[in-house]
Amino acid sequence: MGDLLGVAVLGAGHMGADHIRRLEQVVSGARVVAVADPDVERAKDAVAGLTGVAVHTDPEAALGAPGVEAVLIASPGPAHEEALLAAFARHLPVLCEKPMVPDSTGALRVMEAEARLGRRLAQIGFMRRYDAEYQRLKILLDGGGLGRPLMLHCTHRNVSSPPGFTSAMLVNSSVSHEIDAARWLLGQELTAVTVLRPTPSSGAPAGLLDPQFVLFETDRGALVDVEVFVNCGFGYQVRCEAVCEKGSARIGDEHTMVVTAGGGAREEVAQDYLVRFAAAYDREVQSWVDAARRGEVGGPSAWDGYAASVVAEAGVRALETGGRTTVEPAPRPDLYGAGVSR
Ligand SMILES: NC(=O)C1=CN([C@@H]2O[C@H](COP(=O)(O)OP(=O)(O)OC[C@H]3O[C@@H](n4cnc5c(N)ncnc54)[C@H](O)[C@@H]3O)[C@@H](O)[C@H]2O)C=CC1
Ligand SMILES: O=C1[C@@H](O)[C@H](O)[C@@H](O)[C@H](O)[C@H]1O
Repeated sequence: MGDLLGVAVLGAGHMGADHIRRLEQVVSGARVVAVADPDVERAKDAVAGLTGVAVHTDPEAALGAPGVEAVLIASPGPAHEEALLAAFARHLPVLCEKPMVPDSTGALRVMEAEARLGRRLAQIGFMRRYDAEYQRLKILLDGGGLGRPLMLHCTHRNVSSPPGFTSAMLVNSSVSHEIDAARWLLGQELTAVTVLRPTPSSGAPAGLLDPQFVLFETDRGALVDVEVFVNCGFGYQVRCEAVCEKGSARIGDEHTMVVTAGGGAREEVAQDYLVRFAAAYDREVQSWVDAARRGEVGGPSAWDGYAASVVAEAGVRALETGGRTTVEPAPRPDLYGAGVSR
């Protein structure tokens, strides 16, 4: 390895371009050496001003470019399985954006492929684990001072959904973050899910079931509810309140700036995840780079990615049927140890 970890970035859209900027300008110890996107103009735009970056339309060609030592996958979810398996075949450490693989059968194939290698190569992009507020909440809950957690009340609002966003994606793309965060915060597995659908907002695209109210049950009797509303129109809000036997704690009440004028006060609300979770993405990518340079992989594992997919898939069935759906995960390979990864 040279002084800097050589990274190939697959997918140069919103997240890919932001991660390229981060790898080049924020994070230490890495440089972008290859990019792949079927939309070659998008790839070129994302690396404008950088030198020595190979631009490809074919992900496999980018993985084989000179100097590639690690892979950051930021293509759409359905493309992740092929990319992960290709990275594993080359024994490259990977940071893969969520969802690891949207369908649980594909996610299982990925997890089993890594387990067959006998060592971890993949970190999954559940960046909330790197958010300062989520970390404080986790420390509080783990410390036990508030007693046993009974419920998590979560809010997940986006200003608007991107083109092509489906009703299932509210669960398997947006709520995949709450699925991972709840497993991680509580150290419990989600075992059943029910999805209620109020009359859709008139602000949602025709046919999109938005908002939804998702209720998870855990293996130790806690409940997790999520209001997911991806066309709320007014801001990006991610909140979580833990209600425990001896108290409660809430995160996500951002106070970015309070403007007082004209006889009233107005609090600014972040408009998207790139703002709200900027520091979390920075920490996530820095810790992935640091680990890769040491020859290690940490953070959310392929098991966590699979667990999120299998829970989300049960959630999509619950959305479609209107009934309570149980989660039936495959056995966990020894590689991933016991319990939810910390
Ligand atoms: N962690 C987080 O908070 C967020 C994660 N994401 C995730 O990041 C990923 C990308 O999302 P966005 O950047 O918003 O999508 P996007 O649509 O803006 O960009 C995706 C890019 O991937 C390219 N692409 C399509 N197939 C490809 C392939 N096989 N190989 C390489 N590139 C390919 C597309 O041409 C496009 O330029 C998704 O998995 C999404 O769920 C997205 C937003 C926030
Ligand atoms: O991952 C993300 C998007 O893919 C998803 O569409 C949004 O709802 C989330 O807030 C964002 O963090």
